[in-house]
Amino acid sequence: MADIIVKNAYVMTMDPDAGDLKNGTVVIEDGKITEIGEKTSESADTVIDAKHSVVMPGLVNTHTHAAMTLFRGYADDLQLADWLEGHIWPAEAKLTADDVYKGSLLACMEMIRSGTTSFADMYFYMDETAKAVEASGLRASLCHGLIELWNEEKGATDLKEGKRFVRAWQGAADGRIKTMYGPHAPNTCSDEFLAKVREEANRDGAGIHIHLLETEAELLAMKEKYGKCSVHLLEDIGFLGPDVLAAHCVWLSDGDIEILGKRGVNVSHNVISNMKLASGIAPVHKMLEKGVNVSLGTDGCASNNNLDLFEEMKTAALLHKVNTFNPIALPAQQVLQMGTINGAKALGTETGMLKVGMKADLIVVDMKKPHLTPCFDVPSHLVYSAKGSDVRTTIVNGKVLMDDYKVLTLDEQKVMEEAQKTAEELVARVNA
Ligand SMILES: O=c1[nH]cnc2c1ncn2[C@@H]1O[C@H](CO)[C@@H](O)[C@H]1O
Ligand SMILES: [Zn+2]
Repeated sequence: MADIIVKNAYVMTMDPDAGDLKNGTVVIEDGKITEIGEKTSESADTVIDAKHSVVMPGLVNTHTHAAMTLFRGYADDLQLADWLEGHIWPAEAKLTADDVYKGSLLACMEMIRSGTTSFADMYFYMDETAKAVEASGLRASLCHGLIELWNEEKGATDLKEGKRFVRAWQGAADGRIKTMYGPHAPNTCSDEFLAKVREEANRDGAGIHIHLLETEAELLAMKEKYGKCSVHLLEDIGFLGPDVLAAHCVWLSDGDIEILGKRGVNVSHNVISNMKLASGIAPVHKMLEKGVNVSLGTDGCASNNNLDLFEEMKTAALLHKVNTFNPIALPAQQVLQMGTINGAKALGTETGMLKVGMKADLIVVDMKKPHLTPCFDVPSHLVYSAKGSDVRTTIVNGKVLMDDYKVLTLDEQKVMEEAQKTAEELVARVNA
C-alpha cells in the first residue's frame, strides 16, 4: 500500500521527457514518487482529491536569511550600505538564539503556505534555524554566515563555528538538512580567508554559499583592492566549482559569465531584492545562454519583504522582458524551470521534477479562483496570475505539511504571536 495518492490533478511534471498530464495521479511511498499516470491501481492511507488543481514540484528558494522575517518592514527605502551597516547589522548585534528560532519558524510557516519546499539559508545561530526546519518538515541547505572583515580573530571564530555547524547537521532530519560553508562576500572576506574556506569545504565535502557582485560598490572596491573583479579573484584562488551557490551576480562582465559557466557555478537570482535595494539588473538571459544554472531566491525579508517565490517568478519574467525590450525573453516555462529544476540542481537535491524515483516534494495549486479563470495555459497562469496563497497542499519528503490550507506541522497562531512579540522586544533592545 502507498502512503499518499494525489488524484484528479493537472500534473505539471517539469520533466522534459514526460510533459504534462491533464488528468493524472501521483503516487508516493517512503518519501519518493513511485508512480505517475492517468490512474493507479494502488490504494493509500491519504488520498488527496486535486480536482481543479495543479500538482507540480515544490518551489526552491536558493537564497534567503530565514530569521530576517523579524526585520520585515524594519528598514525600508535605504541605500544598501546604509541599510546593512546603519540598520541591519546594529540590529543583528542584538539577536539572540531564541530570536532566530522564532524568526525561522515564521519563515518556515510562510514558505509552506506559499509552496516553497526547500531553501538555502545563510545566517547566525544556525542550530535554531535547523531546529525550525526539522520541526516544520521542510528541506534546507544551511550555513553559518562568515563575515571576517579582515579581522583574523573574527575570521577564525566564525570559521570554527561554521565547521562545527557543518559537521553537526549534515544529513540531519532524515536527510532533509544539508550544510554548507557561508563566506558572506568577496568584499567582506579577505582572499586568504576565502581560500581557507574553500579548503575546509573540500575537507568536509560541503558546498559553499556566498553573496557575489551584488552591487557596483563591490565591483569598484574589488578593482581598487585587487585590480580585478570578484569572479576573477575567486577563479584565481581556485574557489569556483559546481558546489558553489552564488547569490545575486548582478555586476558580471561577459568574461565573468564565461567563467561561471565553465566552472558550473550555481547562481541565485534575487530579482526583487535587487530591485528594492536598487542594486541593478542581473544579466540572466546571458547567463542562461551560456549554460549557467540560474535559480531563484527571495533574499531576506528585510529586502523583499516576503518569501513568496510566485512573486519572484513573475517579477523575474517581467523585468527581463522590459530590460531587453523583448517580450519573448524569460517565457513562463523557463521561469518555472528556474524555480524548480534549476533550484534543485543548485542545492543538489533529488527534487525539482515529478518523476518516478525522485523525492516527493510537491505542491497542489488551487486553480478555482477568480484570478485564475479562465485557464488556457497552466504554466502561464502559474507565473503571471497565481500567488503563493493559491497553494493549498504542500508535501515534502513524502509527508503532508499543509493539507487544504491547514498547516499540520506547526501551530500557526502561536508561531505568529511569538514572532510578533520577539520582533517587538528585539527592536526595543536595539533602540534602548
Ligand atoms: O542582500 C544582502 N547583501 C548583503 N548582505 C545581506 C543581504 N541580505 C542579508 N544580508 C546579511 O548577510 C548576513 C548573513 O550571514 C547577515 O548579516 C544579513 O543581514
Ligand atoms: Zn542575502
